[in-house]
Amino acid sequence: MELSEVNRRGLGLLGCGKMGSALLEGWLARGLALSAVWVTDPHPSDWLRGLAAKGLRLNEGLPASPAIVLIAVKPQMMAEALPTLTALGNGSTLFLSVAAGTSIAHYESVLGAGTPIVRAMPNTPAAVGRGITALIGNAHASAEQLALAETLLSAVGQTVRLETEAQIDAVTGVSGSGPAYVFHLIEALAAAGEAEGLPPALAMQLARATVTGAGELAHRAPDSAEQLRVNVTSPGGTTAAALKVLMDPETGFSPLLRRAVKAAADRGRELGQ
Ligand SMILES: NC(=O)C1=CN([C@@H]2O[C@H](COP(=O)(O)OP(=O)(O)OC[C@H]3O[C@@H](n4cnc5c(N)ncnc54)[C@H](O)[C@@H]3O)[C@@H](O)[C@H]2O)C=CC1
Ligand SMILES: O=C(O)[C@@H]1CCC=N1
Repeated sequence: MELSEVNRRGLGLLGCGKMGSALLEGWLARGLALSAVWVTDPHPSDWLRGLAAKGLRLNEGLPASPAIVLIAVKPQMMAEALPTLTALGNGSTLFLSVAAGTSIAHYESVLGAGTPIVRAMPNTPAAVGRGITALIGNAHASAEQLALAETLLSAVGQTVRLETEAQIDAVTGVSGSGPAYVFHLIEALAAAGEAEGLPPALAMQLARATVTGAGELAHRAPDSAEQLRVNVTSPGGTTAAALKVLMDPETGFSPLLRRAVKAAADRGRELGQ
């Protein structure tokens, strides 16, 4: 199933906030026709209203048998939003969910046991084509439908297929929520620079450029993260002094991130209850 079939049968979008918009933007750039997109969202952004003026259907329901429906509402809205899609269950429409927590079994119980479903976990760097999305399908998602989901998601970055649905909570803790940890790293690094006497704007400029520059280097260089770290670290120098603090086995980055990722994964499991 190719994009042409999506353009012919239509694509539904339930919830078009930060994640839904990032994905839709990537798909439109890859050739998804505006006239093939049907969005349901009670609080559409100005961007979405602008697209509606150019042919996207906004809050007009869904076509009779769309090729795919993206579910991108918050897990807390799911109970209210999902039943509106039941008429399309047990058919040839593929449901692609990016919601944290909501399980395939839950979708099957609401939409019908024979419904093709792909559960995915993207992240917001998708907005600049640099996301990574992990995905897994249920027994009713055909190889073609999985390939379609993968094609769509690869429009906004890398994709990886999971072996079990249980892995998705750990994925959420690492890459789904992960961008927030990196943005917080920028905030914390800037605050530390201020504490060492730098003006706030300069500290923020240095922190932001350092994190994005290091990220780009990690993206482009063939070296491992460990080697890239070693390349910065002169023996007995300044970096070694900082890393002694950050690599402390009790109080350093590793135990802290271990706890943070576990908290995110646990919350994902909790949302799925
Ligand atoms: N923001 C992120 O970094 C990521 C979010 N996700 C998942 O994506 C989903 C959406 O998250 P965001 O885009 O961040 O949230 P958001 O709050 O930006 O977007 C949710 C959208 O759903 C709409 N909505 C609320 N009730 C609705 C209803 N009954 N029917 C249709 N639309 C309704 C809201 O108006 C809003 O535009 C969540 O399930 C989240 O777990 C997954 C990966 C990353
Ligand atoms: O915070 C959340 O629940 C969502 C899922 C991953 C990123 N944002």
